[in-house]
Amino acid sequence: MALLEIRNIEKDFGGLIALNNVSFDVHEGEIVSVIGPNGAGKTTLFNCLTGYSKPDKGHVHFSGKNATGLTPHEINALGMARTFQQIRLFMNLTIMENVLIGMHSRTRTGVFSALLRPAWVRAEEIAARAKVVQILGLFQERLLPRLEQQARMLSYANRRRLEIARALASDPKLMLLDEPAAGMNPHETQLATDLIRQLREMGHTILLIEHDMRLVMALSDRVIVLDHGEKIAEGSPQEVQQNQQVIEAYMGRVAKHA
Ligand SMILES: Nc1ncnc2c1ncn2[C@@H]1O[C@H](COP(=O)(O)OP(=O)(O)OP(=O)(O)O)[C@@H](O)[C@H]1O
Repeated sequence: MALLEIRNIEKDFGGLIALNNVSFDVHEGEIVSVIGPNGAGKTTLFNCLTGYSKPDKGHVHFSGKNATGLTPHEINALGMARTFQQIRLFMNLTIMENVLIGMHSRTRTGVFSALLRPAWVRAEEIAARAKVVQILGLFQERLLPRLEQQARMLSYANRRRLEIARALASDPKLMLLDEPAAGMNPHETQLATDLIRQLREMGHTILLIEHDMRLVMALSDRVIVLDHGEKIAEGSPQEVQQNQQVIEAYMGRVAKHA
């Protein structure tokens, strides 16, 4: 059985069909990319999978359970964690606090007690803080020396890294990364590519949305292509790259904007 099964998902925004009968699977250990021109429905799909939007029709099964229409918190507790295209960090909290918040679905400590730190949460907090340090170790010296800095002090690329660190804190079975290389230069994109490969080696399954084709081609086991809310292709990076419908979807969009 696949880790994630998406069946016939539909989402309509007042007559605009953002997703139309989309189905595919993600298997444990895979890196699957969702690509498509602007407005194709990629983020709407992520929102439907993670509880930020409810599909009008269709089903999502995750880890053997029906995950359709659950809240973001319930879905996170099942083992799915995501990052956002528009970065959503607590800018006035420190790096440590941002990652601790990502961990709260896995600890007995609530968000407020994690921040207020009464005596009874200390033992759990010491373990949690050690785990934050371990997670941030994945990013070499980019985040670890800045543990007590506010997130707003970070560079754009480091904010994206911190979002991934926060998602990792809940020990997810599946990570959904929404444009992990957006706004990054080629060197930073290469680092992001290496990091995602490392996450897979650590046992995480990854579903990502990305416009940067170097990253998609370098990492993906399978690529799903959306256009106008419909899945128009699915296959290996090479298969998708040569698919005539995919080429036309991208070229058509370029021609319209030319
Ligand atoms: N909350 C909403 N209300 C109305 N329309 C929406 C809403 N969210 C998305 N849409 C529309 O649904 C369609 C799909 O949008 P979506 O953001 O999912 O595309 P995308 O593939 O992620 O695009 P991009 O690559 O530009 O991020 C677009 O036409 C968009 O304008």
